[in-house]
Formats: sequence, structure tokens, C-alpha cells
Amino acid sequence: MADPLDHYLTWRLYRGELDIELDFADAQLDEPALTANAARLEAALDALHRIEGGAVANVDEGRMVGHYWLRDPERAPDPALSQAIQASWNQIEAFAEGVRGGQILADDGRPFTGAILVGIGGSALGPQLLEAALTARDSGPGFSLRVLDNTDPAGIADLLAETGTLAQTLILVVSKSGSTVETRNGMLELRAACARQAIEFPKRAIAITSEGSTLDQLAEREGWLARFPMWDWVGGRTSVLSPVGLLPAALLGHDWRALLRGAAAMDQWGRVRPARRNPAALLAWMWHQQGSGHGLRDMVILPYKDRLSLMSRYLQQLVMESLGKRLDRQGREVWQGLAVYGNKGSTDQHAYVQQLRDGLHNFFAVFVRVLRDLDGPANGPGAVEVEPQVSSGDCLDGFYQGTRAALAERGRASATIVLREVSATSVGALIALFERAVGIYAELIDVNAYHQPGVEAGKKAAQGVLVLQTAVLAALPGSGGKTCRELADALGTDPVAVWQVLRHLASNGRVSVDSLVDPATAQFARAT
Ligand SMILES: O=P(O)(O)OC[C@H]1O[C@H](O)[C@H](O)[C@@H](O)[C@@H]1O
Repeated sequence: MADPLDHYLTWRLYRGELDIELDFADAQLDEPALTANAARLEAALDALHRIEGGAVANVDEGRMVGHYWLRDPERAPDPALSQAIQASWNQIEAFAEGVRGGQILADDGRPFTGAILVGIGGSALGPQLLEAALTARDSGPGFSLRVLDNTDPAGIADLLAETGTLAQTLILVVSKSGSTVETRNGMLELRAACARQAIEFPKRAIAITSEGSTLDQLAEREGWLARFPMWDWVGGRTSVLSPVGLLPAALLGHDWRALLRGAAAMDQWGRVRPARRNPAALLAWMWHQQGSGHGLRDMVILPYKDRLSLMSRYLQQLVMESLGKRLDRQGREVWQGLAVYGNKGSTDQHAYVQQLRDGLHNFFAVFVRVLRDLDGPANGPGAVEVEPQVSSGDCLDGFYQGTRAALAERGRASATIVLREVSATSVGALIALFERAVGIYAELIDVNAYHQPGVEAGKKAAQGVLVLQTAVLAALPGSGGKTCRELADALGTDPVAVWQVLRHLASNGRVSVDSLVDPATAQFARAT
């Protein structure tokens, strides 16, 4: 058995500039496998180098992959792109300072006190992660951010109820494509809410979208308060360090430039050769080894810090939308992927860690350990002695160490990312680490990590349901009822599809029906 300290030091990567450690001592990596795969890992790092140089790595959409340039604009292959990024920073700084300094006021002359961000997927998850990770809840009546990330009327009603008056609320509409249905719906719901409150939507609306998109054209036509750019060489799931995440962070008063510095510093570390000394390469190789290059084991994300509890939701999109692909780049059917779940420790020890320890060995864990218990002075909750000379934070860190050891004892692998504290710098670094690990892993399994063909099928099918709904409502009899089957026969379609549409309409009072129980006998009368 190797000396524990030698083993720890062998598999520990530390970067002083970031004060971040990657601890692979329980990752079950081994030198022979790394040596045997050195060439493919170096090749993957070569590919990332080409990507950062402007290679069209998103081959299916003929696009470059430029999220690394967002924190190092001079690295972009075209000076115009560098200038566009710098210009967006100047615009973010000027706008956020204007709002926070009171130069940019609501149309009633009073300052804006909060924002609602309307977006979904990469247009919401990044801002949500940053807001949760960086906003000290003791910040008093500071600027607030709420996120509307679904087309659920009840969720929208809840958010509007929580917000109350929209008079002092900015409305950020975020959509790279500018045409995502849920985001459009959220915008229309908020526009209607503004009308109900007799305030003007455009005077508090901000668009963050691709130039010339439907949303961009609307914002320009209506003279919205501001428009910020998104670029086709930044994917939604890697847009958090574009205006998508940086504007909300700046409005909240966070050090958004430190986010960029942290990401840039991690990128620099992620360029280190050989791969054996590269944090992103080792993380990607761990994923590959644990899942035999086919995601046969899930990745459980376990930050032992409340403020990082959204990491797993954020990484679900970054990892699974990048790697979950039917075809590889040679056109072979590979049905690839890497499933991600998690929440936070120690909370999850009271949920599913039982299975992790005693059950199916179909996962590996990535812990995030934060050494500082509190942002401010230690005379807060952390100073309470819960046991003699023991604080709450001591217990949290003990639970991390104990859970890691208990899993290792049963042969379950884990890696740990150790942060001194949760800060803009360290969060920026975390984001960059996983973005690069995803890129390297994608090279190892030969998939395009930068498109998302699979999401279109669901969207098209959903549109079909709405087309059917319109036809059903038009076909409902003027008087007397029709069964699903009669309606389906009249429309030449599937009676079950008709039933599914009608039961939702009937449950919401849009059609009258004599029974919502039995589709064979349910008689539907005209739309109400
Ligand atoms: O930003 P948008 O164009 O509105 O897209 C929002 C989301 O839509 C789709 O689900 C894509 O798969 C995601 O990558 C994207 O983040």
C-alpha cells in the first residue's frame, strides 16, 4: 500500500495563482493507463488549442467555438471579435453603473431595484448559478434578480406575486436564437403584466440576443431600454461569461471582471502540458475511465456548500447537452453521453448517498470542498460551538471527508475540487474547468460537443400538438357533444392525441365535457 501522503501528492494538482487544488487521490487514476493513453490525451489538448485558435469545431453548424475568447478577447482569431467582446464589457459596465448609480432610472423617475430575467437553458442557468453562488443574502435591500425560466402559468403567477410592482423592475429577455417559445411566452406574460400595471414594457426591457434575431428586431423597433449581443460562436450552454451572465452579475453588484479573470486563469492552467499535469485533462480522463468511454457511470456533483447547489443543474446542460449525442463525428451511431445529477452535501447524505455507498456502482463523484466556512468574520453562525470546540462548518467539512472515505472504502471513485472560498474568481475558474473538460472528453469520444440536434425533435412535436389543438377547437360541434373518436375521425388523426389535447383544455375550462375519466365515452361540447 503506497504511503498515503505520497499517494495524495502524486495525484494532487494545485495552482497557487487560483488557490485551487484538484485532488485525484481517490479517482482511481493510474500511471500505466495515463501513459498508455498519453498520445490521445495530448491529441485532445492539441484539438482544444486549435479550437481556441478559431477552428470550426462545431462542424455540423459550420461554426467556431469561441467561449474561451470571452475571457481572453485577444485570443480570438479576428480583431473584430476581440473588439466586439471588449465593447460588450464597456456596455455592461456603463449600463450596470448607470442603474446602480441612479443615472438610469425607471420611467417614474425612481431607481430600478431589481430585475426579472426571462430565459431558459443556457440563457437562464448561468445567471441562476452566478446569482446563487455570489449573492450574499445579508446584502440587505440590494438589487434583486428573479428568473422566469418556464412557460408554466402558475410559476409565472408566483413570480409576479413575489415581485409585486414592476415599476422599478428591469426585464431582461435572454435568447440567443431570439425565438425560443418559453422565453417568448415569458416576455408576453410580462408585457401583459406591465399593461395591467399601466407601465410601459419597452422602457424597462433589455434584450440579450443575437444581432438581427426576431427578438433583436422587436427590441430595436420598440426602442427597448438596451440591447446586448450574443454571438453564433458562443453556445447557449457556454454563454454564462458573455452578457448573458455578466450583465445580471454586474447589476447585482458582483465583480464580473473577477469572473473573467478566474476563468482566464483556469484556461491558462488548462493549457498546461503534459496532460498528466493538466486539471481539465485529468478530469476528462477520469470521466472516460470511470464510464469506459461510454458514460457507463453517472457523474454525481456534490458541492459541500449551499451557494453551489445549482452547480449540478448548470452542469447537466453543459455536460449532457454537449456529450449526449447519437452520432459521432464519423457518422457512426454511438448513443453517447454522461449523466449528471447531484445537489449539495451534507444534505444529500440524507437522500441518495445510501445507494451510492451500498447500492449500484453506476456512478463516480466530483466533490467541491470550500475551506472557508464564512465570507465575513468568523463571529457569525460558524462561531457557535455545536460540540466542544466544534462548529457547524467543522461538521460540514467532516461530512465531506467522511463521505468521500466511505465511498472510497467501497471502491467508488471521486475527485475533489478544493476552493479556498466561493468567490467570483473561483466560480469563474470552476466554470472554465468544466467547459474545458467537456471539450477534451468530447475529443476522446469523437463527438461534436457544440450542437444540439436532439432538442429540435421535441420542439417540433410540441408545435404539432398546438396545431392539433387549434384544429380540435375549430372542429368542436356548435351544439351537442362529440367523442374523441368522432373528433379524431373528422380530423383524420389519432383519437388518443385528441383525448390528450381535450383533457388539458377541459381541465382549464376551455371546453365543456361530460367526463374526464373515460376517453371512450367522454362527450366534448363546444369551446367555452
Ligand atoms: O438562448 P435560446 O436561443 O433561447 O436557447 C435556449 C436553449 O434552447 C435550447 O434548449 C438549446 O438546446 C439550449 O442550448 C439553449 O440554451
